[in-house]
Amino acid sequence: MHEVDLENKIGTVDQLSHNIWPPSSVNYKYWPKNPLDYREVNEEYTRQIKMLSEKIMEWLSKGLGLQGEAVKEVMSEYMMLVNYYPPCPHPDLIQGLDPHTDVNGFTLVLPNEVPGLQVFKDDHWIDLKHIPSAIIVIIGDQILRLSNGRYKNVLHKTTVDKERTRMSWPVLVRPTYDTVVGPFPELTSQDDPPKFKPIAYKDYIYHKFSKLPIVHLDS
Ligand SMILES: O=C(O)CCC(=O)C(=O)O
Ligand SMILES: [Fe+2]
Repeated sequence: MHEVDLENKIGTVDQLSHNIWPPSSVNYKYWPKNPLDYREVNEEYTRQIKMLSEKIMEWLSKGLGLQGEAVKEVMSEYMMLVNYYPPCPHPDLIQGLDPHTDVNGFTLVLPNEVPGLQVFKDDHWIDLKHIPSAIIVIIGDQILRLSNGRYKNVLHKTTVDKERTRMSWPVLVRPTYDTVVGPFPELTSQDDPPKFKPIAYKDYIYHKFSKLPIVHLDS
């Protein structure tokens, strides 16, 4: 007999990912060949999403009292992710993505009409309502670290639907692997010391996914 641990649901999702910006990071080998207009539509989406991201980064920078380019100088790469959550007769046992915070800077999620994204706030999981054409902005680990904790990364997870296929197309805005990310020096002082140790983005990823401790200076 197969025993299922009801506390820990099993996650199920098919994922495809490829870089979309800058052009030097793009390798069309990883892009789907079907549908035929995938590349053209994706390139137009990239142009639009880049404009939106740059606006958001300007607002994030100014919200910290910094010049408008500050965040953009750190987050220069864009990756497209396609999440495919097949229908599942047992959404009580199976979920989509396990609870996580995004490792990158921030993520712009475009979901299809099937709801399923949940965020953790005030000790509760909250269902996000589907709003047609709305893009969901999720703050990830690197914006938390850059802002010295002023912008919070968001714990989130996804559920699956009994009958309908859920899909989402998040774009991950992120530093290059070699970029060292730590709090902006302008945001720290003797009264407000750095909460995070600067670390290359690739090393941060390695530590996070191998579950090694990441040094938080306040712990
Ligand atoms: O499917 C979603 O709505 C969110 C996906 C997500 O959190 C992720 O890909 O990191
Ligand atoms: Fe996520």
